[in-house]
Amino acid sequence: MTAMRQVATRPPGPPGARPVLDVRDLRMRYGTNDVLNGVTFTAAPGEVLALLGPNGAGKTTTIEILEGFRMRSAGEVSVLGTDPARGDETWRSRLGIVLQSWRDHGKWRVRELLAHFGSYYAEHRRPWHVDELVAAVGLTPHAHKKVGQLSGGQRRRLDVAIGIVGRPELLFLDEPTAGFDPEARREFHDLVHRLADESDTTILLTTHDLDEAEKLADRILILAGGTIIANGSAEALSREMSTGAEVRWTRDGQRYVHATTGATRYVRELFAQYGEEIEDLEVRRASLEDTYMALLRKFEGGVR
Ligand SMILES: Nc1ncnc2c1ncn2[C@@H]1O[C@H](COP(=O)(O)OP(=O)(O)OP(=O)(O)O)[C@@H](O)[C@H]1O
Repeated sequence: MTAMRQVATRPPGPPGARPVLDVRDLRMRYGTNDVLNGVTFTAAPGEVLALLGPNGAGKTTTIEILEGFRMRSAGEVSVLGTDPARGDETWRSRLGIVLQSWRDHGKWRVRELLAHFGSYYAEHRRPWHVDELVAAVGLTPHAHKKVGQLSGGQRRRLDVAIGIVGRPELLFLDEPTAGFDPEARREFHDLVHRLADESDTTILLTTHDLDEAEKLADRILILAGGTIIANGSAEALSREMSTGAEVRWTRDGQRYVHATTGATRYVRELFAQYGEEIEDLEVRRASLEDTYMALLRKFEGGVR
């Protein structure tokens, strides 16, 4: 049997709550290249969304439009109730953004840099206490090091700290754990859960790590061919694609594998037929990676 895992299922905010993100028919064209051809989705307060898709699908473009860094070609976009093309400083102070661009501050010390960024928010928000923030991202032993002396993974933790220093209501994370070791990755996942559960932060992240998306996201969005081709929890998408499960067992010293969408019934029948001859039984549910590949194959089959 597969190990039990607590599935992230946060209710999508109180009924009637205004969505934090409301994107309708978003279009983006670079020159003659139509990258986004009508992207539509919403996010409720406290939801964690993972935006997935192949290289060049338009994930970063979408996020940059929502952050107000890039002007869209067409469509309606509301971020915390405001059109990002018209967002002011107060609106910006409610967003947290994790980019990979803080490497220019090599001479600053970690604690100093975070205290400095925190001071930007002091007027509009209640920023994190700098030592609590340093501890939350696991940088306490490095608080007095220069940014230029940090390892790649430690710098990425600093990027995350800078993104959340103003206690944002909405946090954008573009490939947040690229370069993290497994321990740093797990600590980061705990931090994301804490931000969503305790502070009701809405989070939109992009990642190519499907295991990470499955662990973190309440909802998966898959962007391909300029539109959202799938939108739902990992479980719902797996059900929709009938990616099902794999049953493995041994009988008479021989190993067997059977793919099925009705694993429970199949196992019952297996025991009814062979009883105690069955050994080493395992049921492996389809992973998000299996579902993702099936969805992309189906989409590519349809557009050819
Ligand atoms: N400033 C730009 N000018 C012209 N084309 C661009 C620009 N930025 C991105 N593109 C193109 O838009 C498409 C989408 O790029 P984008 O970076 O949004 O994709 P992505 O899904 O984030 O990709 P990846 O997974 O590789 O990071 C690509 O074909 C890219 O070449």
